[in-house]
Amino acid sequence: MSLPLTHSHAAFRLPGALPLRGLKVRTELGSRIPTAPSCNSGLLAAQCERGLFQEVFPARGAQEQLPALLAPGRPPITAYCGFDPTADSLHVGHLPALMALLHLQRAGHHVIALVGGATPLLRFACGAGGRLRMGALLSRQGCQARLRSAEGMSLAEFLYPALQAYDFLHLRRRHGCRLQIGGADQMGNIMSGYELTGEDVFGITVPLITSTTGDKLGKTAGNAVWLNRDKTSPFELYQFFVRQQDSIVEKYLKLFTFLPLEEIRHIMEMHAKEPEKWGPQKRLAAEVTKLVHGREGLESAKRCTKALYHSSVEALEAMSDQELQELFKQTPSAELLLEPGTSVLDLCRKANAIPAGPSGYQKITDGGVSINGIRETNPEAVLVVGQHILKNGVSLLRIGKKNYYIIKWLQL
Ligand SMILES: Nc1ncnc2c1ncn2[C@@H]1O[C@H](COP(=O)(O)OP(=O)(O)OP(=O)(O)O)[C@@H](O)[C@H]1O
Ligand SMILES: N[C@@H](Cc1ccc(O)cc1)C(=O)O
Repeated sequence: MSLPLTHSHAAFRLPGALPLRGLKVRTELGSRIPTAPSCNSGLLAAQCERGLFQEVFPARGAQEQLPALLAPGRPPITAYCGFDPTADSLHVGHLPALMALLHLQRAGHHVIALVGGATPLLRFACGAGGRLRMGALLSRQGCQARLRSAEGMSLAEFLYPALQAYDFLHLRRRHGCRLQIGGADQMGNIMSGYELTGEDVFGITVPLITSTTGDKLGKTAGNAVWLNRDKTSPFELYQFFVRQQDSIVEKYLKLFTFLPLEEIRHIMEMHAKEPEKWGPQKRLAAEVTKLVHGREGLESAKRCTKALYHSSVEALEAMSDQELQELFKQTPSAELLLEPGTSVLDLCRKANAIPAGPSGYQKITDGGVSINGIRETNPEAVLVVGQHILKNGVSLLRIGKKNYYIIKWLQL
């Protein structure tokens, strides 16, 4: 077995006409094949058009074999994607790879989502491997060019592609797996798997999702938006997608939803006419939240949005304790004891929502304070259960246009 340390990463944007626009093929260990794939229909072409499949390896796979294997009516193939269990949740950056698996599954193929065991062990348990410098170990044996780089290479780093390649080999032998999916940064590891496994396997990469500052979205950059409800609530996930810029929303609709391209085109046309409605963003947020958290998760996200941003008393009153806790995470909140005679002013002060002294008092008389969506201009007014305090023991306090505070009343 030979696993070269480096691979040629020359990639081509093919001149192929629609629907293969945007597909790149990885050349087989450096040889360039600047011809268009011959397929123009089927799963491969459809996902290229959506922008989900970015690159295919080896080039020959993109041209003939893979389109044929994935053509409708052919026997199912098995595909896999690996995820390192270096966090207790998947995140939004994993969605393109998961969508690729789901598209394959919907087309009748078998898919495997592999939670890497050996690869993270290598990263975390093999501390010595992380510290031993390859320069010291291999200085007399060649590989100097690679090793002369400023940082050198750790043993763990060196071994990682070999373990991932072995996963592919194992899945090929055990489960007949012929296709590995991964983010664009995985092409090198996929190529190693190809070398180890032999000639009848393929790799497809999906685009990397980045933050507005261009960092890869994920654990390493510390900017992950999680798919586990305990870490990122359905409401937060929904809000993440609702806030996406116009420039990216069409791409995300194609990547993160199953909506037909024609429908996406229509949504974008409507958006051009009525941009103030944020139609594509809302649809994107709804589709992704439903996919990740189910219909109930979407309902929860909408309820929280209505309660917080549209001051909906009904939505606030209908919220479960879990939803309230999820909202509390984002919004300043206070748990207060309701004493007889508690006034609007007391409430605002105890919640630290208004400045101390006369200016805080004046904020209320000026009409800058509302409780559960109703403006309160009398600072001395005594709080009334059922009006200022909802059935579920909650008050939503708004100061100015958009500063919200959630009050949970104790011992009601
Ligand atoms: N932001 C992203 N965009 C697209 N694919 C991604 C992104 N983050 C991870 N992936 C892909 O998901 C798969 C599993 O990634 P994995 O969880 O093992 O972590 P990773 O790539 O090291 O990222 P990180 O640890 O920074 O979150 C890989 O194929 C990887 O390329
Ligand atoms: N190398 C992948 C995760 C992975 C692990 C094992 C595999 O077999 C495949 C993929 C990553 O870092 O994102």
